[in-house]
Amino acid sequence: MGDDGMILNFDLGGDSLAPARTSGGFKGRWTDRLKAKRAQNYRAKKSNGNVNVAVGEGPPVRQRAERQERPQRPKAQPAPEPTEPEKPKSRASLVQADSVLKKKRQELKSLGKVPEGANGTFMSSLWTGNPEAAPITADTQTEETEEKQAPSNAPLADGASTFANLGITPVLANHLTTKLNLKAPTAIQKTAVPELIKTDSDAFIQAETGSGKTLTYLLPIVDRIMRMDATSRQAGLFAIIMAPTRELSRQIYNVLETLIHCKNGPHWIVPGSVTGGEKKKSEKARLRKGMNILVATPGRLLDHLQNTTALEVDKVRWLVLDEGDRLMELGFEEDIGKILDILNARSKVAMQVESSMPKRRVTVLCSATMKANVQKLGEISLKEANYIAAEKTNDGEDGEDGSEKFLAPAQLRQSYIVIPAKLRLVGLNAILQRALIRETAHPKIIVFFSCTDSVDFHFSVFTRKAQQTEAEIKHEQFLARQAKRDLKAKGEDGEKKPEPFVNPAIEKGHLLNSQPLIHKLHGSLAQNIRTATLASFTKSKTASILFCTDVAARGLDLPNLDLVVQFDPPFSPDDHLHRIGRTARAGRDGRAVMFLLPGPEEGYVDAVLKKGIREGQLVRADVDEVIKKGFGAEEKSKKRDFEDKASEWHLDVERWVMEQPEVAAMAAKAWGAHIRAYTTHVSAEKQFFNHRGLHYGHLAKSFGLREKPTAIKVPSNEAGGAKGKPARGAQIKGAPGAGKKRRFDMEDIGDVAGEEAIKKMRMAARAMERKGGLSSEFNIG
Ligand SMILES: Nc1ncnc2c1ncn2[C@@H]1O[C@H](COP(=O)(O)OP(=O)(O)OP(=O)(O)O)[C@@H](O)[C@H]1O
Repeated sequence: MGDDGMILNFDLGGDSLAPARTSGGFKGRWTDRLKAKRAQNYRAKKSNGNVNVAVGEGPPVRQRAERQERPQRPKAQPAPEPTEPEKPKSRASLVQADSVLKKKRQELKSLGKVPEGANGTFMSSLWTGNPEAAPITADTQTEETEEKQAPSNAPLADGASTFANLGITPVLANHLTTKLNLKAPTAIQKTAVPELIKTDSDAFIQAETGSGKTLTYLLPIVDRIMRMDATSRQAGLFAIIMAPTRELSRQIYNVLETLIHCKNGPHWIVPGSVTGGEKKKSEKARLRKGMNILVATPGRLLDHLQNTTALEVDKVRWLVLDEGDRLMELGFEEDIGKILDILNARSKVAMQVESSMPKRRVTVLCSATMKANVQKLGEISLKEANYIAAEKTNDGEDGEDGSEKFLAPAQLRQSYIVIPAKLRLVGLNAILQRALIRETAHPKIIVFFSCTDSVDFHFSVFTRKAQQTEAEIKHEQFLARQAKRDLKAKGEDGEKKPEPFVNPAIEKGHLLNSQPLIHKLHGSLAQNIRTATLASFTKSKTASILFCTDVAARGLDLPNLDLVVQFDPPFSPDDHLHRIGRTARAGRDGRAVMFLLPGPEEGYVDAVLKKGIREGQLVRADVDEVIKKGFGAEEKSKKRDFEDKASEWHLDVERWVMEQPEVAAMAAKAWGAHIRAYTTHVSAEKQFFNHRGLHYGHLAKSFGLREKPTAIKVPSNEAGGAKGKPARGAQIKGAPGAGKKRRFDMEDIGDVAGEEAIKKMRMAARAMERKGGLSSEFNIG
């Protein structure tokens, strides 16, 4: 990401993007395959006594033989290109296969009107040379069960659980039911709120996504402050709430505002926030005026604690650490340690005891997951804390370690699709298309990608005007220029009046039969755009899709989200839970689908997806069925006419990529970034997500690229880098931007959650921050 100029060096090991070999077929770079083929020919000729070898077909020298002894790839790997010598085939069968492929290409050519092989490109069919996925067997669940699971994070419907029974003041309880329309507390609220009102103990609150943790810690704080004799904003700062991102901080601030603005309520309670993304001067002015509850990001809070004398913390009675695991993942441990030291040093709480207020500073740590890093944060921040988890509402069983076994909301219906790389784009189109028809009248869908470039590319794919030729585009541009000239001639050009704000991250989508509003969100976008985009998606009353990176995976409450699509698999099991947790919140229904490649990625199903969910809750979607339904082919039709429909759509994307150099550069950049992001899966999951198993050529196809991987020029991310120039460090042919020491920037790593990458990013981010200002993926405040 060039805009913050942040660049990191990573040593991914010498073999990071190097080709791999198998015992049988040879996979990897085509040059190496060619060499292996020549060596094979040479050996064959030698054994026949015919060693009259031509130049370039020389004997396999020692190095070559050594290279072949590299570790073998796992067995189930993507199938090779049709030309690969997987196993010796008879000439007759090769000729037959070739003629089938040729026939197919002819058909596609007539559909797409694209000259085959133009500019040295290679046009392969979507439907040939794809690796086989493990077959669907009788044991594979392919249909959703009729039986619906009772929601596990819904407000309690037992009649006895009311807000008034939680022990909060009647004014507040009344406000929740009448103004905020909340009928009853959720399970975690029922358990934790009375505890936090009655005791002054630290607490670790763990509850699944969408279970209302925000109100769980806000209610006791607001309630106990409300019980004080009415004072004012100058009475002091009583609570600090820390959250890892600006978006989350703002969301918490908004909930807080709605809570304190209750009729007959304590109008004097003043909330505030300091999260960065605005001038420090404005934040200082707010702090100077005084506030009673402060929501902040850790970096910005520490900055003010160290440099803003107006921020007095001697009366702080609560410190809340929300999204504990994310705070740790983003490397805030050190900042939090310093914040705690400052709070301890300046605290005078013990001297000023108010009857309703805690007699000591209470720290509350919240998390949906219980990872080692959360426990570490607990060790740093909590003293003799109570562990508070929700009372089990339905069939809640405990896992082997005694913790809650089911982590995803019970009512969330999950599925996965094992789809070859070449078909990924048509697969995404089909899933979206289908969801737009199948879900509610105005569905909301979120699609997770591994990196910002991929978000940008796919946003452009689905918002492009299909079938628009270059001539049409030029004509449109001409008309726009002319309109501007006319305005100028009339003296009404935009110079005098400020141009209205047009959010570049929101556009009308162009899917086959629908035009949803498509949004994109990632860390390379300016803060005002991100805020406006989230607000638009949240409030949208029409069908809407959000393409995003993991910046939207944690804590964000996006109301009425129907479907979560993990187009790129998450980088850790926790990321998975948080991503899918954006739907099925507070008892609502929700669906989630994950894309997996045939081969090692399929192992992820048993290892991760099936864990933490109820029996029979995970369904495997059939690729053909999904594409058939998504592309509107007749359901009962036995003919594979959906292939033609999908090919036609894909050809249009390819043509759009090919015809415009800037689109081709965007596609190449996205393809390169996608592969680099793939290398950052956590080590425990490398067995499923190993970049050596990726078929770069097939992946390129799904980015609308026709070039062979070695011919794809990944534009440099470096400032001033020439367009179309391969990225620095791209010395290993066939590997986008690959090299031993590689340059990553924020868009590479800011959006991926590889633990090492995050750690390194964080260190560099701190350095950048010290140098003065950083607009980062993670909104370091
Ligand atoms: N008692 C309740 N009744 C109905 N809805 C509720 C209740 N409490 C909270 N909610 C709603 O549930 C949604 C999720 O709440 P919240 O964002 O606090 O969840 P969370 O547990 O923090 O989730 P995550 O772990 O994903 O951050 C919000 O829209 C909130 O308004």
